[in-house]
Amino acid sequence: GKANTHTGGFSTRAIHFGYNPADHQGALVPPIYTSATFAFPDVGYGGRCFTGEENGYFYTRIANPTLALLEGRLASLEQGVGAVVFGSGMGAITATLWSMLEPGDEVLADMTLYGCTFSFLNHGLARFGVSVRHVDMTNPANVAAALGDKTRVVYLESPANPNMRLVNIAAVSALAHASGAKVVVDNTYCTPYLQQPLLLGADVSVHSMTKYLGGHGDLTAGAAVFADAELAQRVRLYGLKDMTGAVMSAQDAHLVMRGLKTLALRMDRHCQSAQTLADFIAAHPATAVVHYPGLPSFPQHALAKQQMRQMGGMIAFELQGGLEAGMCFMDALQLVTRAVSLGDAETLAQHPASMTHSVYTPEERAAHGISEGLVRMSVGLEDVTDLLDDIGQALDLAH
Ligand SMILES: CSC/C=C(/NCc1c(COP(=O)(O)O)cnc(C)c1O)C(=O)O
Repeated sequence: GKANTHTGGFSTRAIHFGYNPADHQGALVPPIYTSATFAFPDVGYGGRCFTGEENGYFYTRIANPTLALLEGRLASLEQGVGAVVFGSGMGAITATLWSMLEPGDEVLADMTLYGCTFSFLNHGLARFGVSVRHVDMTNPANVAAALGDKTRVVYLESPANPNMRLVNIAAVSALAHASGAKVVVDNTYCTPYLQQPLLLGADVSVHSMTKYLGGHGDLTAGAAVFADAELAQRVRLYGLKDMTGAVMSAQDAHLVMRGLKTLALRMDRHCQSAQTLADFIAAHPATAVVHYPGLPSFPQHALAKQQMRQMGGMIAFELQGGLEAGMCFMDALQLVTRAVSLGDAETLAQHPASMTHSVYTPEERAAHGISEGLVRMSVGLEDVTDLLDDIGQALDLAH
């Protein structure tokens, strides 16, 4: 029989977990089940699927065989007990938080978050009686001081989009649990290859799979991976089924599973090139500061080495000439693509203040550590010498 592909290494499980060709006419690549609905052998069985007495498939918005295989692989890679996939990262985040919060609850959020997540918390949930407090979680003492009896969820990204700040996930999780709160970590920037939040104490690890997990910029999708099976089921049957309907397509699940097969290879290359580019940009006279966990100058470099297996593919930096120089730099790029999103094969550069984080007011950006001149770069898989040439000529022009 097939080797037990539930106990192999990261890439073995990313490629093989939960699937045996012998069960599918020998098909090496798992079939894509596009069916929205599933036939019942008899009415009684159908009714028992709806009550959960039978775990057969009955409607793709609740569960689907292709989605279930991807969910099993993600749970294995993140070392969780279960996962739910969605049509976008915001679908994963909103379905999870809608399922965990009631009016009167409080969310304790880190100081810097992706723009739409910030907006969902402050302009979305807040309209439904959930209070949101932001604290600078780079110092766990701030979290201890802010936790209260209404704090239901502690929410963070590490590294944070876009300024790369880290949070000590183990320390914050211990404080949150001592106070009766649950911890949700957005692990999009790292992927489970670099960081496994559930092993550090978090209760949920959420992802935009649009990014590194799909890895080719050709889909939008999301995932939530859980340490607790009951919470996973609640997010599926309430957050996904009733509150958001943010269901993922089987075709996109197939593409994400194809991406997972090379995730380790791609992250190794993203990280290697990002370190080379961060070193180069930091040494250039046009540069004021580079935020990259792999630089010894990075304030949380020690925590990065402790918490992340490698330093990631994302860089943020500011030029001596501020916003004007940043715009000049980005407009001078010829190989690097001016575009939002991240984790693609193509290297991408964008301006958070006017793009991904434009939903923050200028005052909010200042308060939340997002400077107007910040440039964010997602380092891709091109030959690094070509990237150095392009970035070098653009920095020279911006100087
Ligand atoms: C319109 S800006 C483009 C999207 C960007 N980010 C997305 C994102 C999401 C949300 O994931 P989707 O719903 O799959 O986009 C969740 N969590 C994190 C850390 C993210 O970076 C971006 O370019 O920073």
